[in-house]
Formats: sequence, structure tokens, C-alpha cells
Amino acid sequence: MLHAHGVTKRYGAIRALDGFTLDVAAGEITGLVGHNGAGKSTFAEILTGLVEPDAGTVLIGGRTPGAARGDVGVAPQQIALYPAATAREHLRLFGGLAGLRRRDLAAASDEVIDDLRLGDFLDRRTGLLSGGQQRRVQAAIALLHRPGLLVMDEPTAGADPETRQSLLAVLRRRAADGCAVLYTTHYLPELAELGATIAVARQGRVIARGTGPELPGSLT
Ligand SMILES: Nc1ncnc2c1ncn2[C@@H]1O[C@H](COP(=O)(O)OP(=O)(O)OP(=O)(O)O)[C@@H](O)[C@H]1O
Repeated sequence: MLHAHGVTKRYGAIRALDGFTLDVAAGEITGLVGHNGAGKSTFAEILTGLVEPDAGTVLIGGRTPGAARGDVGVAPQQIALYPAATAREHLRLFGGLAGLRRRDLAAASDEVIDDLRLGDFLDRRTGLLSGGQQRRVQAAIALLHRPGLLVMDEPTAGADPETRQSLLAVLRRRAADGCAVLYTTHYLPELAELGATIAVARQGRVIARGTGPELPGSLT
């Protein structure tokens, strides 16, 4: 589903990505781990189609990230919500932008509201929500249109254990339905819970790939 080969991205003298290569199959959850500054978020941004790589190949279901945008769901590391709008309004807006028709949008919204337990604060402005509640709204937006590729960039940062459990559970279900999931985290036990394969990034490239037990502890 996701094929990236030899991707480079420079910011001035900084090589954020330096020959980054990674494949994620449909139905696979890949945990992307690595030190701060290893290039994880830069790669996630390229998958949104908003940041262009300098060189290399990135294909999502055989299409460029720009062309595949409707089939990608992204939960960025930085909270990116409209503080004056409610969670319900966010679902309506992003579902509409993803092309969901009214009835499909209602069903899809009900599903993510239930999966991520948004019901208690659905009609409050997101700017007034706690950090963990905002994370749940952001994850719901990523999941809403049932994309073929989910890009979750540290989605459980600041989340309480119950929120973390509900998010991990819904990601496992989506993967079982054939979704490819790229999941960045600094918290390795989550990857074991997800049954994820692991990619270790360092200095802008993937230096190791495998399941948890296959990788030497010092790498992760
Ligand atoms: N827009 C930008 N302008 C300049 N430098 C950038 C930009 N985005 C990223 N970088 C730099 O690129 C490198 C990779 O950053 P990136 O955010 O991708 O790392 P990361 O692995 O996601 O780190 P973290 O674990 O801290 O989230 C860093 O040195 C960062 O400072």
C-alpha cells in the first residue's frame, strides 16, 4: 500500500530525510521509532502530500501522495483543530471534504464517536477540551473516511490509559480490515500491543526493519 524508496528532504544544511526507504503492506501496522530529529514527522508530512520530497519515490496505492490524498488519514503530531468549532462540527467539515455523503457521514461519524468515546464532549468547542480529548477528536478525523493508509504521528501523546486502549483497539480493527497503518511513537510497548512490525529511523533513513523480537534492543 505504501512504497517509499530513497526519499530525501533537506532544510538548508539539515538532511531531514537522507535515503529513507520503507514499505507498509495493506493490513500491516508499522511502528516507526527513532530518536528526536530522526525524520519520522518529516516522512509523515510527505505522506500528506503537503510537503514535497527533494528526491526519491513515494507511492500510496500506486499513486503520488498528492493524488492519493483522499485515501490517506492523518493524525499529525501537533494538535491541528479549529478551537472555536466543536468535535461534531469537525467531523461534519472533514467528512464533507473527504467526499462523504450525508448518510455515509452520519454512519461514519457514529462509528468513530463510539470507537473513540467522543460522546461526552461532542458539542463543546475543541479549544476548551483537554489535551487527551483533543487527541481523540484528531484521531477520529483521521479515521472518519476509512482511508486505505492511516498515518498516526504520536497519537497517544498525553492520552490517558483508557484513551490509549480505545485508540489501539480501533487501529487493530482497521488493520484487520486491510488498512495500512504507519504509527510513530517513542513508547515501544504500544507497538507490541498493536502487533506492529517496527522500522527504526536514524539520521533520515530506516536502519532496521522487523518484528520486535528480531531487532536488537539497542536499535529501538
Ligand atoms: N520545516 C522544517 N524546517 C527546518 N528544519 C526542519 C523542518 N522540519 C523538520 N526539520 C528538521 O529535520 C530534522 C528531522 O525532524 P523530524 O521532525 O522529522 O524528526 P522526528 O523524528 O519526527 O523527531 P521527534 O521524535 O522529535 O518528533 C530535524 O533536525 C528537524 O529540526
